[in-house]
Amino acid sequence: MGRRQLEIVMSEGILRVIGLMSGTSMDGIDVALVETDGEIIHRLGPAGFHPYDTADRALLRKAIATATTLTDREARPDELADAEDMVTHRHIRAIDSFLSSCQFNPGEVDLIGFHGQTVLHRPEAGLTVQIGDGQKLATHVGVPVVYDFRAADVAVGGQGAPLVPLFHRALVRAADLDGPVAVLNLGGVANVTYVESADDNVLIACDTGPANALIDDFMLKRTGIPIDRGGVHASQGKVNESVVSGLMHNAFFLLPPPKSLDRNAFDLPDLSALSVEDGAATLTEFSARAVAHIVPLLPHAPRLWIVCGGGAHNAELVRRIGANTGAKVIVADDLGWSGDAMEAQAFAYLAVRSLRGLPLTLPGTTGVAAPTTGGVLAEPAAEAELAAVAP
Ligand SMILES: Nc1ncnc2c1ncn2[C@@H]1O[C@H](COP(=O)(O)OP(=O)(O)OP(=O)(O)O)[C@@H](O)[C@H]1O
Ligand SMILES: CC(=O)N[C@H]1[C@@H]2OC[C@@H](O2)[C@@H](O)[C@@H]1O[C@H](C)C(=O)O
Repeated sequence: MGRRQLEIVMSEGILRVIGLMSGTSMDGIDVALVETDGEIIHRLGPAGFHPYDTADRALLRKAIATATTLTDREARPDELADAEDMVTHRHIRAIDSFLSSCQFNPGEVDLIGFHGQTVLHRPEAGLTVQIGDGQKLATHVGVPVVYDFRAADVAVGGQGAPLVPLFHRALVRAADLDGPVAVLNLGGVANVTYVESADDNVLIACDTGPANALIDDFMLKRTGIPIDRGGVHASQGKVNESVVSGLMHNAFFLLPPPKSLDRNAFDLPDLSALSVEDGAATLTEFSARAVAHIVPLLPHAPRLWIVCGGGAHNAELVRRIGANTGAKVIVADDLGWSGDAMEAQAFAYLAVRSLRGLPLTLPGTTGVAAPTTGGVLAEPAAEAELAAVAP
């Protein structure tokens, strides 16, 4: 990309952006196209998904275990270097196949928002680590890339997560919904955005607890398959109350928002005495109860919960969220949004905000003292530079 083209990208106006998200459930990479100026969502385009294979997931799990020892966010000991390389290459492949399925050339895309894979999130220690090489991605695809979205917020005392709330609010505004509404992402971890009303600025967000992470870990351990598809097992089981109340005793639930979680903040309890169905029902009820626990900590109880993320496909989890909150629950797709693509769309939107120096986080979303921008821009090497390094 030449300097002139980058100037066009940096200028005011609507950009065509690809967002990429590799979430805590480690199932794969969500890809989505958005047209936006970083304020208004002008168009939500096509979306895709590029799964990790079993070996990729095993490598990521090892990398996450290794990352617990990190004190330097740039260090890549042991499996972390291999995992970062794998993550970058899988994203390159995800973009290539997405572009060919949409029949776009890279030259028709202005910008990429690349979240990477979180391997460690300890904001209290000033550490949040997302692996994935933004510079390599930019050079390979030939499009500028914004990456490393969380570090700037953590560096000035924020939680560094969740980052999707400003995108959730833009969606709520575009749909002109009556507040208060809660947009609830059910990934490995659950996070909620509370929008008081479409036309004011009260925005509160936080992680609420595990969504699918413990369910997935339990299902993998007991059945060899890391998912309770549709919540079918949970729907046939009986909740073990003492396990749920034990899990709810975690100090995390006493904290007011904003607050965030590492994927492995909660250990899988010993459920060996329970059937697969009862174990799944118990963990599903725990996730739902954790969501409902946030309600008294919000200014008003949301009148509507809009559920997105993979957990929106788990009917039993959605049903239990309705039962625990006592409110109306709908899935994002009911509003014409894409529950599966929403996080990838959010990182496309945030990439434009980053490029334009707009805040990604607010005191109400991450606890940061003042609205804060973030992200790092990687420009593709100019043709002359590429020629110089060519073999
Ligand atoms: N059909 C389904 N039935 C039940 N659960 C499902 C279904 N499809 C996806 N899930 C769950 O959703 C999870 C993936 O959700 P998603 O892709 O939103 O998470 P993520 O983006 O990786 O995580 P996070 O949002 O925490 O970063 C899977 O781990 C799985 O447990
Ligand atoms: C540190 C990190 O990667 N956190 C993720 C995770 O997955 C869900 C929840 O925990 C949320 O806080 C965040 O992701 C979304 C995309 C966010 O930042 O809004």
